[in-house]
Amino acid sequence: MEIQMKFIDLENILDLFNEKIDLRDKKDAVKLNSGTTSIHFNDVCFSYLHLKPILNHVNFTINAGQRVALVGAPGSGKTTIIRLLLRFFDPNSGTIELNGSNIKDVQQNSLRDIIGLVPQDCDLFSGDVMTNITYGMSTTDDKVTDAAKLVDIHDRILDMPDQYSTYVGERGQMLTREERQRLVIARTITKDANILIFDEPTSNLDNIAAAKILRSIKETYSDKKHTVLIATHNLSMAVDCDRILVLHQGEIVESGKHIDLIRLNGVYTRMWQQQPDHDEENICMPGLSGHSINS
Ligand SMILES: Nc1ncnc2c1ncn2[C@@H]1O[C@H](COP(=O)(O)OP(=O)(O)OP(=O)(O)O)[C@@H](O)[C@H]1O
Repeated sequence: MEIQMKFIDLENILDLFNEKIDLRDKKDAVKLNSGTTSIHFNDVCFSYLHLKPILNHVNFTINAGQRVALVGAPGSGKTTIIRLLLRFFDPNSGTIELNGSNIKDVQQNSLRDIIGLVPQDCDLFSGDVMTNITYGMSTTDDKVTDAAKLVDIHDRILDMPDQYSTYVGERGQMLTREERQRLVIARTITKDANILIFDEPTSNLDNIAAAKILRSIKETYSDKKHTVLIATHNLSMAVDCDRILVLHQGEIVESGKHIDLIRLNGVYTRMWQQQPDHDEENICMPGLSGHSINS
């Protein structure tokens, strides 16, 4: 059954991220084409309100279809990189390109159409479960239930008083943080965007639930058609990504696969050693070749 398209204006969506947009499209802004998409940060510097620098000459390329982790301590600038990518703010200098197009030259609606985001604070809006997953998208019941099953919330929804029509309360307050997070991940999976961004995707889940959801995300996006960026300080999510970017005080200081970064014995290794329950076997993975920041 086709679900009716519902209009939810952009301001509301941005309110959910506690952000306000004041950037306007250029008159001749072009529509960004959908399709597998590469991401390129070219010498990006940024500070909020021109106060202390937050990002310093950030350079990286994520090839179309790659699954990349952006790791760093709290406050290192991971969420800021995501905000710039969604063009909530413009860099002070440098450029951000998707498939070679500077995002300042593209229509912001088309930019946000090709990006699916799971933000850190998974607030819902006042409405029912179904509307919170479909979020204005034209989709099918099957796609919604498939996504709900992937994130292990389908059975819980069926136990709710009105199942998928259950009212979730103001900002989803009638559900637990964990349930809200699962619904937002289900929404992102349903959107099936070209670029998937997860900002601390499992912060409200216990370790077992987090590992299960992560496995589902990895299986869903192993097709190389989606470009996936996972921002996290939980390195267990980064271990088997195609590449890991290590952000330290606003700079990308290391880049490569887990085993290469462990061999570097630098910032990443120190982060790994500080992880409470990391899996030692991952350190002993067979040799993998080195990767430069732009590989
Ligand atoms: N809207 C804002 N205005 C001013 N400073 C901000 C704003 N948002 C973030 N910052 C500052 O920018 C720096 C980077 O924050 P950011 O949220 O990007 O880091 P992060 O690596 O995502 O951290 P966390 O994992 O805690 O979310 C921090 O010093 C933070 O205090």
